[in-house]
Amino acid sequence: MAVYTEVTDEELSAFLDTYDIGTVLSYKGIAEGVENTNYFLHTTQGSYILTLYEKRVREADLPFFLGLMQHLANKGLNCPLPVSNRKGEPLGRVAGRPAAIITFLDGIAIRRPTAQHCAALGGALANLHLAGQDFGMTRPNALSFDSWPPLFAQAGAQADTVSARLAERTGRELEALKSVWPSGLPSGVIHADLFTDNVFFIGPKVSGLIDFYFACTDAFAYDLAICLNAWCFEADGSFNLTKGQAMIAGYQAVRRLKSEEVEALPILCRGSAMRFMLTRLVDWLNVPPGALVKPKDPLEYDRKLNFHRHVRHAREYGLDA
Ligand SMILES: Nc1ncnc2c1ncn2[C@@H]1O[C@H](COP(=O)(O)OP(=O)(O)OP(=O)(O)O)[C@@H](O)[C@H]1O
Ligand SMILES: N[C@@H](CCO)C(=O)O
Repeated sequence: MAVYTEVTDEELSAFLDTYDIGTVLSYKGIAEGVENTNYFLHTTQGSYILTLYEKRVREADLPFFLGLMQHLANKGLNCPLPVSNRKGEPLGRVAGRPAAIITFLDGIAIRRPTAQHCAALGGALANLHLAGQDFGMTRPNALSFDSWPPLFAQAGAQADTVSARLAERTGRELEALKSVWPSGLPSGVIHADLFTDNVFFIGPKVSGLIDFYFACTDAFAYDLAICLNAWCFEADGSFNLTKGQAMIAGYQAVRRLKSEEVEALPILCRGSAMRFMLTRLVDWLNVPPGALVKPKDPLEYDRKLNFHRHVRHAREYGLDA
């Protein structure tokens, strides 16, 4: 359970006094998530999420994330809307941490997506890319290629305590990616963490996208690669071509991939698998004492990386030739 920071009743009610959203009826820590502290908040005026931003979120980036959610919601995308306090500001502080209140979205996060869910997700991702095009702010991807060697160094020799020869495998892979990592691909706002827990469905339709705290300016196709990794592998580690096909077709029905994006897809999938393997590895080795959080398995992404290493063409992910 991701509650790194406990909020007392007194702290919460003092914080809510700065908002015009009624009085609290109930609040509780939310079990899901690994990055930030989240509370579900039910007041006399409705349901909200109170988020306290933790270690990986830089305070200076919060205006980008909150401004982006505002922009996308105004464009009709179903994402949370940050609530402004009485001073008209979306950001405050509680229990010593930067904090915001955002609107609650209905829907269910699907743990085992079908091809139909993957198709809907592909469409929603492309809609997000298009809706972000006229957002005025930019933010470099802090977890792109340049951040991987330092993350790897943070894990260091301890990597091998997680799996035999993981350090050697990862070092070799980083070296290989260095010479082939693409640049100059069509870019704009990407979500960068659109895993199944960050997408809500009502029936077969996407009802909401949440958790924009890795959003940044980067290649659109990298975002698609992240989703292929997160949605299209089965529990036994195999890639489900039908799901990949559905996701890519869903995406292309809204935004067509350019030939250079198609060509780069296998490398982008490898790179995004590396990114999640490394952040998971560092988290696995550094669980903060007392935190209510279950770290995610880095080896799941080590295995995905191994799959991508052998892919030569986007057809192998389901792109129709
Ligand atoms: N706007 C929202 N509406 C409804 N539920 C929400 C909303 N925002 C967050 N949640 C709930 O809180 C949980 C954790 O939120 P979120 O994914 O933002 O946390 P996180 O710690 O940043 O997670 P992650 O590990 O995915 O980065 C979600 O899985 C969801 O159940
Ligand atoms: N979605 C990430 C965790 C949050 O960044 C993962 O599964 O590793």
